[in-house]
Formats: sequence, C-alpha cells, structure tokens
Amino acid sequence: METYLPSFHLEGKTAVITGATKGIGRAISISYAEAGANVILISRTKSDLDQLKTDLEMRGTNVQTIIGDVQQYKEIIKRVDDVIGDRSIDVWVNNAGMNIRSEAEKVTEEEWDQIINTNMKSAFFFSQYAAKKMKEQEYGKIINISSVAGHVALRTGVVYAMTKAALIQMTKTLSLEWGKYGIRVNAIGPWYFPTSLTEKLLQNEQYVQDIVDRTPLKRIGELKELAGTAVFLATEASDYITGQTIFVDGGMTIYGF
Ligand SMILES: NC(=O)C1=CN([C@@H]2O[C@H](COP(=O)(O)OP(=O)(O)OC[C@H]3O[C@@H](n4cnc5c(N)ncnc54)[C@H](OP(=O)(O)O)[C@@H]3O)[C@@H](O)[C@H]2O)C=CC1
Ligand SMILES: C[C@H](O)[C@@H]1OC(=O)[C@H](O)[C@@H]1O
Repeated sequence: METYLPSFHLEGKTAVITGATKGIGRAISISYAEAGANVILISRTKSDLDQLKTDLEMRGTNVQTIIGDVQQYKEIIKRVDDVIGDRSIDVWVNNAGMNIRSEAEKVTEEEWDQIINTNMKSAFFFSQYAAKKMKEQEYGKIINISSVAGHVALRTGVVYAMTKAALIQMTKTLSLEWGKYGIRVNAIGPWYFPTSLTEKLLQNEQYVQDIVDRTPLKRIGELKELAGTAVFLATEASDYITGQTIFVDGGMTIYGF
C-alpha cells in the first residue's frame, strides 16, 4: 500500500546554523542533530561551540564549528567553504540576530548598522552563498528566523522590526527566484521564547502578563515547539512549501481584539 507519512529525518544531510549555541539556534541545532544531520555551527564564542560540539559528538553527530561574527559574513563564507569541501549544503538556517530596544528617536547610526548587518545583510549574503551550492544539487532549504515583529507592530524597536520584515519579504522574493532550482526558502516568525535575548524582559511579571494577554494559547512558547517547525521546514515533509512564513506565536498574530 502506498505511504503518505513523510520522513522527518535528515540523515546524510548537511545543515548550517548561524547563532547555533544559544536559545533558538541551539534548539534547532540539537533537533537537526537528533534528526540525523551533519551540522556546521556558527557563533562568536569558542567555549560555547566547543561544548555543543562535544555534547553532539557524544550522540554520534558529525559536527564542525566556525567561530565568527555574522557581520563579517565574507570571512564566515570562506570558512564554511573550507569545511564543506565538495559536500552539499542541504539546509541553511539564518538564525543569528540581535536587538537594541530603543525608541525610534534615540536610534544611533551605529545601532542601526549593527542590527541591520547582523539580522539582515548577513542573512542575504549567506543565502546567496548557500543557493550557489544548492543549485549544484537542484535541492535545498533556506530557513530565515524572522519574528512576529516583522509582521505586526511591537514595542521592541523599529530597526529590529524592519530587519524581520525584510527577512519575510526576502523569503518570498528568493523563493520565487530560486524555486526553479529546487531551492525552498521559508521563514519562521516566533513570538516570545525564553532565551538570553529575552531573558531580562521575561523576568518582568507585568511584561509576561502583557504577552500572555495577547496570546490566544495564554502562554509563552517552549523551544521544542519552535524546533519542530524548523525540522518540518528542513525535511521532505515541506517540499511543496516555499516563500512562506510560519508564525510560531501561540496565535498572537491573529489576535485582533
Ligand atoms: N527569543 C525570542 O523570543 C525571539 C527570537 N527571535 C529571533 O530568533 C533568533 C535567535 O534569537 P535567540 O535565540 O532569542 O537569541 P540568543 O541571543 O539567545 O542567541 C543568539 C545566538 O546567536 C549567536 N549570535 C548572536 N550574535 C551573533 C553574531 N553577530 N554573529 C554570530 N553569532 C551571533 C549567539 O552566540 P554568540 O553570542 O556566542 O555569538 C547565540 O548563539 C534571532 O534572529 C531573533 O531575532 C525572534 C522572535 C522572538
Ligand atoms: C518577539 C520579538 O522578536 C522579541 O522582542 C524582543 O525584544 C526580542 O528582541 C525578541 O526578538
């Protein structure tokens, strides 16, 4: 009898994750390793990369690490090219991101540059590089970690929101341009998840209550609930999905009033 249950495995696949050692990136990296992928982990802190590499290798995962700041994306691309050799890149996750939460009138050019370069410029040029590799095999998955902040207005900074909205539109436009090469480009738009990026905010009881009040599921998300979407978008289960942004948000973005 024919089967319709897709494979959620990544055996034999190579996945690159930026911002791989904390929070959402760490959850995605571990879930991909659990799904059988070889992983290439990128972040700025050697000790974190070494620890995660050790932990994943103990589970039998093939791990390579690259220490670097995604703002220096050219350097990182060179290093990825060195470690990847003639292997394919099957999945690339643009996860690394940061925020400087301030009112629009107080934003400095330096803050603008840091947020734009980290969250948006790096994601574009990494996607450009990944696509070159994926075109060779006529298959690939690019996953951009956006935010609900790119879809609805939040109090968490306009420049950050602009970069997250840009990732949503970049996802659509690149999926159009690269669909003929079998490259799927999708995005995930998280609402709040407990990570170091949100740690201080989520220590404020009133702020958490405000979040819950705006969330139909009445709670903050769990990282495994986000990793599940990232695994789905990395595997054949989502092969006919491209250009989409999946909001993993407890229903927040549909909550009008
Ligand atoms: N947490 C949340 O509620 C939400 C998060 N997001 C998005 O999810 C993504 C991950 O966020 P989250 O896990 O919370 O963040 P964290 O700050 O917890 O983790 C960020 C990860 O990225 C790495 N990183 C940060 N800056 C750079 C850089 N310039 N170059 C290379 N690596 C970097 C960090 O390691 P190191 O510092 O060692 O480099 C760390 O591994 C971001 O794009 C964020 O905008 C979106 C919506 C909600
Ligand atoms: C949901 C947002 O992306 C969230 O808001 C913040 O202030 C953090 O920067 C998170 O990214």
